[in-house]
Amino acid sequence: MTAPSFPTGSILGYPRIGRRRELKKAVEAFWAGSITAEELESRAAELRRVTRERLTSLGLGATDSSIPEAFSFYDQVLDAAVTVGAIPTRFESLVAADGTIDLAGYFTIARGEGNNTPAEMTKWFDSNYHYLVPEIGPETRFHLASDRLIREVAEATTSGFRTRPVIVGPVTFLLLSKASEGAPEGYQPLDRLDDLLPVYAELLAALTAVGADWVQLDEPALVSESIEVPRAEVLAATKRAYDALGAAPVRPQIFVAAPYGSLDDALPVLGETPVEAIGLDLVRGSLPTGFRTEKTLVGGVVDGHNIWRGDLSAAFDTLEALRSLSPSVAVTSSTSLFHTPHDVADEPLLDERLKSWLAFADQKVAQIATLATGLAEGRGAIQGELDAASAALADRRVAPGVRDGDVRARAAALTEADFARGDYAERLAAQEAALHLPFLPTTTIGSFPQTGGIRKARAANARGEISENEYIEFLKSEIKSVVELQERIGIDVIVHGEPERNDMVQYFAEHLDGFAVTQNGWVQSYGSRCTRPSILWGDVAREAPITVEWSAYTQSLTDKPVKGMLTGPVTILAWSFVRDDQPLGETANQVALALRDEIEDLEAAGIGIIQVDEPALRELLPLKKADQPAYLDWSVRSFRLATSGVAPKTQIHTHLCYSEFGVVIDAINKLDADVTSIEAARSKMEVVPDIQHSGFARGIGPGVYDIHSPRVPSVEEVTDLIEIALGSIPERQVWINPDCGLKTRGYDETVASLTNVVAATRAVRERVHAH
Ligand SMILES: Nc1nc2c(c(=O)[nH]1)N[C@@H](CNc1ccc(C(=O)N[C@@H](CCC(=O)N[C@@H](CCC(=O)N[C@@H](CCC(=O)O)C(=O)O)C(=O)O)C(=O)O)cc1)CN2
Ligand code: MET
Ligand SMILES: [Zn+2]
Repeated sequence: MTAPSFPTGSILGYPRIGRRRELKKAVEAFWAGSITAEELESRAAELRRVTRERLTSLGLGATDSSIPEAFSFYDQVLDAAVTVGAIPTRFESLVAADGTIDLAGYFTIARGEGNNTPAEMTKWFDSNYHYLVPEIGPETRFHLASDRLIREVAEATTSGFRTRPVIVGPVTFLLLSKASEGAPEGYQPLDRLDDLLPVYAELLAALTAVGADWVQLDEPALVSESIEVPRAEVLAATKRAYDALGAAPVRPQIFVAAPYGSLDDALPVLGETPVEAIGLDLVRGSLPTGFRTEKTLVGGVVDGHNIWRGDLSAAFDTLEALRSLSPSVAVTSSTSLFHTPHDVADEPLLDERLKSWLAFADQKVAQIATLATGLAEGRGAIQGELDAASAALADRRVAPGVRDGDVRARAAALTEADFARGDYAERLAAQEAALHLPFLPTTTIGSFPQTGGIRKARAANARGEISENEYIEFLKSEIKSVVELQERIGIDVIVHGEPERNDMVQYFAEHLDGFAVTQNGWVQSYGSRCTRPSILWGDVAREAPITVEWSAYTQSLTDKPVKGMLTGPVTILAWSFVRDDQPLGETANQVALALRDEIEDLEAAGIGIIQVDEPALRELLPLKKADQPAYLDWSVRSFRLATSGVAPKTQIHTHLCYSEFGVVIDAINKLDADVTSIEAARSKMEVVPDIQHSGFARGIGPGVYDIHSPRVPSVEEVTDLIEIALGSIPERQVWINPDCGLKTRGYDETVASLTNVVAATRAVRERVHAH
């Protein structure tokens, strides 16, 4: 019997959250104790059933392994960790006698419990998705500890499907892991590869037993040059891993997928292992040269990370060119489709013309089905679809708003002077004279808790149940109470709390030309948290001030300085779906000019401190080293363009979080902000030496407590972190703030935490002044 061939058309993965965020709602209901684990399981099973049926109706085969079995309750990396038994020792009590962990325990690793901190969360390659970092040490005892994936494949088989199980591959799994606490110096998780592989082999055998013909092992770490392990070791591990899995006695055929970029020198290495199919990201990467194989090459020509309908004809050309590398070619998405929303058809309010240019996950599946037909039957069989996509693309090029003469003229007239503020010493003196801040000024990052009440009011306003005026009055009362709270606690620089914002990017997109926003375009960001990335489709311009009235109102309530709050150009791009018809740097400058006008208006309205958040600066850093300098150049320039229009006495802040910043610290310095707040508490101030070594001469606020969990930091803890910062950074530069905004927190823990932060700050002030 010959082995079943790889499906001609397939996808690497599909949104897991559900088209109406069913999974989010079920998971949060389980956390709240309002549904049982059984109920959560049955809702998840229903979601998987609906997904399989949907994918079949969109043109994927029900029984040819083209449908990925890629569900997750929280995160695919956590799933892999739990599958191989890699539970951090501090969670050992959650593990049952038979080595398994139940759903509640699984969520506890993700979210923490009491003094047990959750697994660290970090960005998944260059996306806005966050995974949980596994902790692997010499003590980790790998064993097949979860049969969840096996049961999901069996569930599919039972209902008449033959799906393709997906799991993070062993090399990527270990490369994304960190050494567990107490691991010896020089130890790295990849050292444990040989102990891990038998567990993967056992899993492959079990998947075969429940009917899997193919398994997909995701190895995106192979495309990244931001991995600390030397490349030669990564390649050697790849060879060893896939030689070993290839030799497993009972296994499905192996498909290694490498999304987010080109495999480069890892491709010939995989080519020499026994795996049967290799997936190439041909959206980010280009066609490999000088490589030929008998294995199936699966061309990822449909962009899984963006929402454009794109050039289908060019995608088909690429697939045909791929045929010169292998006699067996198939088509897939460049990445899992979980970065895109479900369905354009769920957006009745979007402009019809714009919609004709878009493809969300379901439209992309249909495109892949089309391309698969083309591969099987020739271009002629799909010429109609190719022509329709080309016509939509041509229409997009000439549509009004895509190119705006005024916006382009303004960008063309920029000179170097528009990208630079004056001398820092002069700025500092002017700011000290204007602001009268105490030593170790305290502030927060901007948002205060987004309560159910705020969300309800916004939803009611959107449905027309409360008037615009009522909504504004409600928001003002929110702001008033947030200001009073900060004054009561004793915070020095006041924020308004951002109650008017559904999201720090979407809010600005709703107020700028060139953007569209969706109603149901939810994409998972981490766990149950989702965002609706905006669609940046045209030239960007600001019609009217956006935040000025809110900030001016806030300033009218207090004698303390109020900090205006904006989102920076890089972050607005990173968390939107951005036009792909011009360089990102050009688009960033358009956003920067709109923000520059907003900043000047804030200044004119008497706002003396303005924060421009750039939490995504590190996220967009290209995975390939050769692409990084150009990125760092345009990203820094766009921030400077936005912020260089103000007088020396106006203090510009920026804020960064959600990443390790060591590699971009020089770029952060070049932003030339007067004050930079940066996430630091979660890593116990690891970033502080980097800041010191980069010669940061301006204000710096390393976060003094982690806002990702409801845990209230003690005064002592915060005091210790402040002292660590003071040990490396000149004391006049130090600011005191949390790691990030408070929008996901509740009020009880927020008040308690900020009170302790102020108490710790006062204690340190006294200690320093006593000297
Ligand atoms: N875009 C973006 N990316 C980011 C971040 C960020 O803040 N924004 N932060 C970092 C971490 N990522 C995060 C991503 C999402 C959330 C988050 O809190 N998301 C919320 C949704 C936020 C939102 O859009 N809220 C809307 C819509 C809320 C909603 O669900 N409304 C209900 C109705 C309201 C009700 O009756 O309760 C509905 O539509 O059904 C609003 O407030 O208006 C969630 O998943 O719950 C937090 C952090 C990195 N990436
Ligand atoms: C993810 S960075 C968040 C910054 C924003 N100003 C806030 O406080 O929520
Ligand atoms: Zn932040």
